Amino acid sequence: MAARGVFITFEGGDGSGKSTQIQSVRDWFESRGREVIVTREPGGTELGTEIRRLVQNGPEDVDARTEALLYAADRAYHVATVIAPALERGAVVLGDRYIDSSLAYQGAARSLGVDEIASLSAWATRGLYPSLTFLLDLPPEVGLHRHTDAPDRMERESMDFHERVRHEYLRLADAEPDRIVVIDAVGTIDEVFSEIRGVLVERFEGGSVTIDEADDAPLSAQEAPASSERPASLEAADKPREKSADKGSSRKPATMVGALGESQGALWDE
Ligand SMILES: Nc1ncnc2c1ncn2[C@@H]1O[C@H](COP(=O)(O)OP(=O)(O)OP(=O)(O)O)[C@@H](O)[C@H]1O
Ligand SMILES: Cc1cn([C@H]2C[C@H](O)[C@@H](COP(=O)(O)O)O2)c(=O)[nH]c1=O
Repeated sequence: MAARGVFITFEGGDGSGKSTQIQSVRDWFESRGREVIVTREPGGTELGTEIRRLVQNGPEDVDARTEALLYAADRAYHVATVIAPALERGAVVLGDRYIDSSLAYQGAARSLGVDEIASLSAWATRGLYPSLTFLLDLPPEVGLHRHTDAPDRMERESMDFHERVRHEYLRLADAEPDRIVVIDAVGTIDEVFSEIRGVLVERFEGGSVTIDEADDAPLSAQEAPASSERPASLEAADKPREKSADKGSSRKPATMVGALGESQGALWDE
């Protein structure tokens, strides 16, 4: 039986608690004997660390298209050298940001076009999509106030920019409810993890995928829906959402087979 990995990403505005929650999710999988890789974008590789420095604190005159291409280059190399090899060995890959960040920040907030950025990202990743994405949702002013260090180029953008990011994230979640689970990130760290844990238990401990079925499945990659097929329910940001744990069992269980191995630490120093 070929080893199969699981690719899970964490998305949300700046300071929404992604890195904090990833540590608990890592512990959850490791305590179940899985090899876990925690990685991030930009900066999950040495090359990516250079790109991260350039996009976050490089020249102020980097234009939106250049910025989008830098994130895409980081992602292409990251997939080829870190994510795909880890999935092939059966690891659980926890990604702090991925394609949805480019759709929300460059596609929507920078007005480059979500469809254009989706095509660029699909090309850069050869169509590798996560099977599950946690969207940590909270008002941008809350996330930005959580940071104590000096704001980077993106964090210095206007509140309107960050509202557009949030709006697009919620629109994406509305369009792909099976993959993107919206988590209310306003509560305490424990409250937020409790909501995430509920989804993990439902997907990975209560799922009904058998090893044989999972073996036929693609490598945790999902076909990207054509963005023109996405419902444009732009009221998403304004309407109350149901709690992810209450969404019922219509979601497809993700695959949970693969090699058990040693855990690895984060790929960067903070
Ligand atoms: N639920 C929470 N309530 C209050 N503070 C939190 C919560 N979650 C995280 N924090 C704190 O907020 C700050 C930002 O958290 P974290 O780095 O996890 O967010 P992030 O989404 O990864 O941020 P960024 O996108 O900017 O990297 C940290 O100081 C963290 O301790
Ligand atoms: C992957 C990706 C990231 N960004 C932005 C979003 C954030 O402001 C920074 C990353 O900082 P973090 O502390 O690691 O969250 O980069 C983006 O605009 N587009 C992307 O594709």
